[in-house]
Amino acid sequence: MGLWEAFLNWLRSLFFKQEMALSLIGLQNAGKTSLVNVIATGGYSEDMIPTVGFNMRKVTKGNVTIKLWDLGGQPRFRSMWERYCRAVSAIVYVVDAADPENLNISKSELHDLLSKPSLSGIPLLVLGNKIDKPGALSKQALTEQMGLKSIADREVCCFMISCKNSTNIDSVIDWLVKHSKSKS
Ligand SMILES: Nc1nc2c(ncn2[C@@H]2O[C@H](COP(=O)(O)OP(=O)(O)OP(=O)(O)O)[C@@H](O)[C@H]2O)c(=O)[nH]1
Ligand SMILES: [Mg+2]
Repeated sequence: MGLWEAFLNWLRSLFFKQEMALSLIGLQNAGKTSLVNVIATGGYSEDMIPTVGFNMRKVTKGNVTIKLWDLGGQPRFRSMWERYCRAVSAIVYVVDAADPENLNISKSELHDLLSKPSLSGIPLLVLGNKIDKPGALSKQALTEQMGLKSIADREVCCFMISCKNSTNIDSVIDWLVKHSKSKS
């Protein structure tokens, strides 16, 4: 990069800072905290502690500062999901694509959440995680089994990812950055 171009980029970054907040939702063990780690540092660990309540982490990607609310997925924490989704630019719903037994619960929790009037219109990104595992669902199967086609009141996007192998994490970050808002 030339000096002039670097200077222009720096100038741009001063004037076009973007920021966004988003909530990471999904059943326990889906890989929400793993996704935060992989977005923030690229690190991955098998050895994870279930999230108790929630954690907040700020990550900067280019000009965009992303505030991530990482919520606990165990049943006792699900009633607070809605509260943490109210003011966000996007809801990211993580599904374990290699765990067909919990897919129905995951589907009903998602549709329950989206039925809340306070969350109407907030864009939704559904991530089928753990595609490194044998038997993981295809995107088409996940879309069908999660009933994503029936969601008509908001923008919905779906990617298949692996936090373990960093598969498709770039696409996730691109999508997030595109949905950020200019700081006012
Ligand atoms: N094979 C594989 N395992 C993964 C992947 N992502 C996460 N895991 C594993 O899944 C387990 C749960 O991951 P977490 O990130 O703690 O899940 P969580 O959704 O934050 O769970 P709660 O905090 O309880 O809601 C951990 O053992 C991770 O190592 C992946 O892409 N592939
Ligand atoms: Mg967690």
